Amino acid sequence: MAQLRPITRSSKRFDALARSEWLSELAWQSLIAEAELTPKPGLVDGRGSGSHSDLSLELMRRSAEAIAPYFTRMALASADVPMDTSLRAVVASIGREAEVAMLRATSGSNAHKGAIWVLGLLVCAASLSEGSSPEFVAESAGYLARLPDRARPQAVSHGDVVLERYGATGARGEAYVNFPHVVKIGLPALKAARKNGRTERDSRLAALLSIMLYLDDTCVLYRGGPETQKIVHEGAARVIKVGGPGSPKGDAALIALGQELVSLRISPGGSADLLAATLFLDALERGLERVEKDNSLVEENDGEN
Ligand SMILES: CC(C)(COP(=O)(O)OP(=O)(O)OC[C@H]1O[C@@H](n2cnc3c(N)ncnc32)[C@H](O)[C@@H]1O)[C@@H](O)C(=O)NCCC(=O)NCCS
Ligand SMILES: Nc1ncnc2c1ncn2[C@@H]1O[C@H](COP(=O)(O)OP(=O)(O)OP(=O)(O)O)[C@@H](O)[C@H]1O
Repeated sequence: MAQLRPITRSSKRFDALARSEWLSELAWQSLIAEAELTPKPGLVDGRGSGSHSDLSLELMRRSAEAIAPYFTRMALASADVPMDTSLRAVVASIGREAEVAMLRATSGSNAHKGAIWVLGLLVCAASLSEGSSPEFVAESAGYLARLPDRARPQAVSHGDVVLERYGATGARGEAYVNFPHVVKIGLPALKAARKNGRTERDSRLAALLSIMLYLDDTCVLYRGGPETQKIVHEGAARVIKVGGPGSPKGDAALIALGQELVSLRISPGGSADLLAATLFLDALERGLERVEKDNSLVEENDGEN
């Protein structure tokens, strides 16, 4: 009978476990960093619920905590196996379990459905390879996403409705073409803002606005259609044009955009997910032990006290 090998520090299995836990930790911290980032237009942040009546920062935190163990499982399932339809089925099944855990933690609110999909795929891709270049990881994640999902439920999702009505391909489409809004838009904007001496918080807000400027977001389209999507694109363009977050005019335009989106009940949830993915790939590329804090909440509390 084959002997079971214990998991020791020197074994390959230990490496996979340690790496999986690290990847899961980074994914979880990216979700927390995204949720806490303030001020985000229309989204849940340190100030409150934005355009959402069923979400809060506390619920976002609970949701992130509930789904983190599923990222570890996805990473472990992906270590040292071929990227094929069997892996796709295993990962899809863990992803659906994570959605159930999210709904349980939030009493039924969709806090992170898109994020589970995007970060789940990226975590698997990062686990499969030692390489940490964002392009490489995003390409591998795209390959995994394009493999057929045989257990896909028949239920019609918001994404299906928006595809039918407006032809927007949503979260699936973004993954199928290797996450261009993360790799070609979010990450370069994040890095450029840092290079220009912006604070970490303002650099992350700059990345979010750059994504909002270009993304066709099924959260926005489902609630308000193309006219509403135009308001988001033009609003993001305005903030960037007058100097971006961290400049006096950019900050004023950002607050005004937030007020407009909240009054219309618009929330760019897809852009928020892709910002979390941007933070994840950034931390991975830099080999960070953890995603840095950006002081959003400290500053918000200072303002209130
Ligand atoms: C693909 C998913 C998101 C399908 O959901 P749905 O049809 O509702 O997609 P939809 O486009 O509406 O997006 C869902 C969420 O994604 C985010 N989102 C919206 N637009 C975009 C966009 N353009 N790009 C990226 N994310 C977006 C939003 O947060 C939105 O709420 C997913 O739930 C799914 O199929 N999961 C199966 C499990 C699986 O295969 N997992 C594998 C890896 S975890
Ligand atoms: N900070 C955030 N605030 C709000 N939504 C976020 C945030 N971060 C990520 N999201 C994403 O936004 C999505 C939630 O959006 P939304 O509430 O529009 O979806 P829904 O509940 O399915 O639709 P609706 O509320 O229109 O019925 C989640 O899938 C989540 O991943």
